[in-house]
Amino acid sequence: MTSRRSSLDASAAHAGGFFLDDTPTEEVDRREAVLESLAGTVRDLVDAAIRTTVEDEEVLRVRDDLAALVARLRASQLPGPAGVRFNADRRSWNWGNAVVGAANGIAPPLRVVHGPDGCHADVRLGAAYEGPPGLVHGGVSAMLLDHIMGETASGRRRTAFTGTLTMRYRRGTPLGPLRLEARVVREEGRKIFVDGSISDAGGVTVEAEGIFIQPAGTPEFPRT
Ligand SMILES: CCCCCCCC/C=C\CCCCCCCC(=O)SCCNC(=O)CCNC(=O)[C@H](O)C(C)(C)COP(=O)(O)OP(=O)(O)OC[C@H]1O[C@@H](n2cnc3c(N)ncnc32)[C@H](O)[C@@H]1OP(=O)(O)O
Repeated sequence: MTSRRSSLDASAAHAGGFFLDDTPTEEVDRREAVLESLAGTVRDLVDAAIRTTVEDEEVLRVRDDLAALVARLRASQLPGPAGVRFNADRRSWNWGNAVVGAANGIAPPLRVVHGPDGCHADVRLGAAYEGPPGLVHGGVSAMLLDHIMGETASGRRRTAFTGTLTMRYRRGTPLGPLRLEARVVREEGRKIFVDGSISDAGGVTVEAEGIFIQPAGTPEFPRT
């Protein structure tokens, strides 16, 4: 375990904020599945903590048990955040990402599907994402749209940072099952114009327009 992680660090070559990493895809997949299963339980914990009605003494006992588990994970840690890595197969992994991070119990997580006409994702948001009662927090909606629109602009072949993101909240977005969609509308030089939306069973709840910028001098892979 320790040797695997230190090999990750030793092999990483910094490339414009992204790390080229020679970890084989098979090994990345295996580690990702392990971290993903931990994050799923962490997510369950967050929901349980919000909604628990057990007595105070039991809450405090659970807190102490959790502190012991945190110490076990802290026994060996990266020096900072997880970053974004990719290998020669163009397998990329960003396990700490706030929206899609496989190891991030705070991330819903969004599973973005890339298609010929853009990207979509189906997600179920629970109590941890509440703003107004029973509704998704507006900042969470913006965060999820920012990500899927950025990933659409990136197309898994170039870096694209959010320049401007405009949201129109048409009506409250209920917690529960939702669909996100995004597509590139046009490109002008390094600017990529992207539209996005969130829908529930009754139709669109949030619309967004974004301008994503490919930073000057960053590499671009051919389309696949
Ligand atoms: C190594 C390859 C790897 C490939 C593998 C990929 C794996 C993919 C993995 C994972 C997918 C990632 C998915 C991410 C999704 C989430 C996205 C986010 O949340 S990003 C964080 C929030 N955003 C920031 O923190 C940006 C902060 N701002 C900046 O860094 C700069 O301001 C930046 C890059 C946005 C622009 O800087 P400049 O120096 O390039 O800009 P100038 O050269 O002055 O302008 C170029 C053109 O863009 C316009 N422009 C510049 N800034 C703009 C803005 N803010 N809004 C609109 N237009 C802007 C300008 O007017 C100009 O247009 P004219 O050519 O004149 O027509």
